Amino acid sequence: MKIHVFDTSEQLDRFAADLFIDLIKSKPDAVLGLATGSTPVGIYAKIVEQAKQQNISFGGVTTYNLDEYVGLTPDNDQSYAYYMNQHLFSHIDISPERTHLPNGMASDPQAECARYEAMLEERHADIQLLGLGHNGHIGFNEPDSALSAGTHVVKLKNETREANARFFASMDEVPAAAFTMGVGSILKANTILLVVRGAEKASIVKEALTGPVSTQVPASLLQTHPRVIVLLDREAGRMLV
Ligand SMILES: O=P(O)(O)OC[C@H]1O[C@](O)(CO)[C@@H](O)[C@@H]1O
Repeated sequence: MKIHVFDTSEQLDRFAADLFIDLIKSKPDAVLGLATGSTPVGIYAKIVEQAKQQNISFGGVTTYNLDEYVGLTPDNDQSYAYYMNQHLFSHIDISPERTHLPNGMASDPQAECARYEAMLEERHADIQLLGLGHNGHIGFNEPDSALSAGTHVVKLKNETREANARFFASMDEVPAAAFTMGVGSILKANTILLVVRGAEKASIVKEALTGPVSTQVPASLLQTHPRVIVLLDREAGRMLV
């Protein structure tokens, strides 16, 4: 595991964006595992900027997102499909058929999980971007006594709904459930890029990266992966020394 701590968000975003841009330069048909939430916003902005400046084509790139809320349509501005279009897909030359998210409106959730998992089985990500929840979740894999390996529907913990309520008009509007890749699917990526910002995540960063591997801290399972790169701002990394 390589851990980088940055003085500024700009430096972190640039470093992360360069990893993606360099990958696509060397492998134009790269498979990207993508994440949502507030953490990657600046990274996507830098990727867009660099792609424009360096004339990088995403024409051969395929993407799979980690998760999607159950019950939100892609045109709902809180859906992760909307987020991805807003922050990345509409700014690059990727073809919509190559971008994948679970369908939050699927009428048969189990069939949707199986469909998504079958796609992930076919092509593993070259790089999987991850944020970190305050309770140690990755994707929407919430702390539990056991974790699911594959794509599944998860009932969101109150603490996660509260953390994400800032994006919704009220707490009542925060969906109660989400589709998420399982930890097993996440760990199949060739390289994992975990990005964390902010003092309020310093203690969960320490627990996840240096504590015991436990399903109660889903991100701690990243310790078992051979190629994890961790990018932290000073605040998130302050308890690591
Ligand atoms: O970047 P944020 O907004 O703190 O969210 C962190 C994590 O929470 C989620 O958005 C889900 O709650 C994850 O997808 C993300 O990794």
